[in-house]
Amino acid sequence: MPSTDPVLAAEAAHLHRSRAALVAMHERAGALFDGTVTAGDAVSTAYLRQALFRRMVRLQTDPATPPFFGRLDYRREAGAGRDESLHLGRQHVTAEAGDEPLVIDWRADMARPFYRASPTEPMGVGLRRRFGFADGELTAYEDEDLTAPADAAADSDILQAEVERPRSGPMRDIVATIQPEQDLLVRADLQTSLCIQGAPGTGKTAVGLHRAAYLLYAFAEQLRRAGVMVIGPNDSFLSYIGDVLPALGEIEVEQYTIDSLLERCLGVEVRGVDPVEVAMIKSDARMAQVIARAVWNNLAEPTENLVVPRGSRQWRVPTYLIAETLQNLRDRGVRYGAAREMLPMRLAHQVLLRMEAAGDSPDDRVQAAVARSKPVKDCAKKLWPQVDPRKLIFALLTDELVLRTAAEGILDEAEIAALLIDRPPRSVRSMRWSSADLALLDAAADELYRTPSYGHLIIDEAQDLSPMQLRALGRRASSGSVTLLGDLAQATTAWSTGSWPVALAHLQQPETRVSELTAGFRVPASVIEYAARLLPSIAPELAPPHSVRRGDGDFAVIASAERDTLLRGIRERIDRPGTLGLICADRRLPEMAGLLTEAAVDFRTLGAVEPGEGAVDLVPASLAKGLEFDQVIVVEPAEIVEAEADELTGLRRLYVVLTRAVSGLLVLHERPLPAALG
Ligand SMILES: Nc1ncnc2c1ncn2[C@@H]1O[C@H](COP(=O)(O)OP(=O)(O)OP(=O)(O)O)[C@@H](O)[C@H]1O
Repeated sequence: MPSTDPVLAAEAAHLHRSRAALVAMHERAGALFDGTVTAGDAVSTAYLRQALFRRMVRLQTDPATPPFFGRLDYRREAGAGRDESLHLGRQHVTAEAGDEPLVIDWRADMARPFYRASPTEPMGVGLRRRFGFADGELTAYEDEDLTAPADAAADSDILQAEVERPRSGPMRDIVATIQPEQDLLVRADLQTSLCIQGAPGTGKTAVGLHRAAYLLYAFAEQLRRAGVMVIGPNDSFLSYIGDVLPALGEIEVEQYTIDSLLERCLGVEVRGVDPVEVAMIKSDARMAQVIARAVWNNLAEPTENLVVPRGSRQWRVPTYLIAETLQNLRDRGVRYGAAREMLPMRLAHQVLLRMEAAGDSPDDRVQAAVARSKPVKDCAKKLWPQVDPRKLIFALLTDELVLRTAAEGILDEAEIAALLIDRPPRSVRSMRWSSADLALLDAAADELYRTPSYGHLIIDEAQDLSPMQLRALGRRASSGSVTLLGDLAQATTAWSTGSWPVALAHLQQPETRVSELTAGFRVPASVIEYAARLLPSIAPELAPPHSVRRGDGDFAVIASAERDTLLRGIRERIDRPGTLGLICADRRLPEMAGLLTEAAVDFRTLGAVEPGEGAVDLVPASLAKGLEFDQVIVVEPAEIVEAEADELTGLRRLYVVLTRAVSGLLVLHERPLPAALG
C-alpha cells in the first residue's frame, strides 16, 4: 500500500526510479558482454570483456538490498557551496550516461559527511536522513537536523535496529551504519598503514573489509595492478566473511589464510605438525638470519683463473678479479638468484676489459657471446650455485653440519638439536612440511628473488601470527601498506605477538600508529562483563569494551552439562530468531555430534569437509575465532581451557568462545569453572 506520509511516498518513488535505473544499467552491461564485443586484438578483447563482466557482476541487483540507505541534504546555511540532495548507496546509479546520479557510492567524497558530520562540524550538511527497510521496501526514515544540536544528539532507532538485528548466514556489510571512529579508519589514505587493537565485536573485521572496498574505489588506478589481499585465521572464517566484499561490488580481492597463501606461492602442502617447542624456534625472527646465511654460504671462493679461448687467443681473468666481481655483486644488495643471473655478464665484462687492454675493440655482442661461453658458464655455476628453497630448508633441518654452519652464534645448542629432525625423510620429496616450515621456505625464496608486493594487505586476527609469518606478509607489502587487525587478549598461538609495535617491526612497518576500538557491537553487556572477568589474567593492560546494544542480553550459567540440560538449552533456543552456536572443546566434538544425532537435532559441524546445513552450528573451540551467533551455548569451560598447551592460552581461548554471542549466552558446566571467571 502506498504510504500516506508524503516524505516516505516521495522517497519510495525515488527508490523505485533508482531500482529501475539499476536494472537498466545491468541490462546495458549485459548486452555489451553478450559475446559480440571485440576490441583491436585478442588480448584487448579479453581485457575489455573481463572489465565488462566485472561491471555486470557489480551491477547485479539483489532485490533484498535497496539501492540506497541514506540521504544528505547539503545546505548553504550549513556551509555548503550550493543546496543539493544526494542519496547514498552501495554503488553509483544513473538513469542515462551523463545524467545527474540518482544514487552516489558511499565511498565518494561527497558521502563522507553521512558518517562524520556532527552539529559541531556539519560539513556543509543541513539534514542527514537514514532509511529503514523491510524486505527491500522502504518502511521508515529518520532525520537529523545538523543545524539543531539537540536533535542530532538523539539515538538512532534505525542504527540500533541494525546493530541488534538477528544474525543469519554469513557476515553482512555495515555501509549504512559505519560509526565515525570506524569511518576514520576505513577512509585513511592508501599510504597510511593502520594497526587496530579492539576487543571482541568492536568491528575490526568489518572495518578491515570496508577499508578494502574503500581503497579499491578511491585508489583504483594504483591498486588495479598491485591488488588487495585479505588474510584471515581459518577457512571457516573466510567463508563467513566471503560475501561482504562482493556485496560491496568488489570481487577481485584475494582472501587467504597465511597457510593457504604460502602453500599457493610455494607450491607445497602442509602435511606435518611440529611439536610446540620446535614450532617456536622455527617461528623466531632469528631464523631469517640463519636462512640468509644458509643461502649465501653457497657461494664458493674462486681458486683458479678463468680462461676463455676465443679464436687463436686465450683470455685469462685472475682469481682476485673474480673474487672482486663476486663481492661487487654482493655489495649491490641484489637477491641471490637475481645476482646469479647477472654473474656471467659480469665475468664476461672482465674478459672484455682484457681484450680492450690488448688493443681489441669488442662490442656488446662479443660480451654476450663470452657470457654464454662454456668456461664462463661453468665458472659462474661453480662459484654461485643454484639454490632451491625446499632443498635448502630440508638440508637445514636434516644435515647437522649445514645447520651448525648457518646457525652459529645465532641459535644455541639446544635449539640446533631441537630443529634437527630425528629420523629424516629420505628425500626432500617425502618431507612433510609443517605450517612453520612454510614461513622458512618463504624466507628462503625471498632471499633468492624479491617477493612481489601487493598494494594493500588486510591482516585479520593478526595477534596469532608468528614473527616469521609476519615477515612473510611484510614482504608482500614491501611497496604497499597494511591494515593490521587484532586483539592481544584473543592470542591463542604459542608464537603469538605480545605487543603491536613488535609485530609491526616484523612486518617492516614500524612507523604505523596503533588505534583502539572500544565500542562493542556484538556482545551484550551482561555477557561482556562476564567474559571480561578473564581480562586481568589474560591481558591486564587492555580495557573491556562497552556494549552499544540496548538489551542487556540473555545470560545464564548452569552447573550441569548433562544430556538433558543441554538438549533443553538447545530446544529453548532453536526457534528464536537468528543463529545458534554450540561451542565445546575440540576433543568433545564427536561426543556432541553423536548426542545431537541421537536426539534428532538438525546440525552442521564447522570445519568438517562437508559441513552441510543445519539449525545448530556445532563449533570446535579452536574454530570459534572471528565468528558470531545469536545464541551461544558453551559446554564445559574447564575443558576448553585445559585443551591448550598452557593456562594463559586456555583462558584466552575461553575468552574468544564466551564473546561470540550476539543476544544470549548459556554456559553449562559439570566441573568447577576456571578460577579466573570468579
Ligand atoms: N557500525 C556498525 N554498525 C552495525 N553493526 C556493526 C558495526 N560495526 C560492527 N558491527 C557488527 O558487529 C559485529 C562484530 O563485528 P566484527 O566481527 O567486525 O568485530 P571484531 O572486532 O572483528 O570481533 P572479534 O575480535 O570477536 O573477531 C558484526 O556483526 C558487525 O557486522
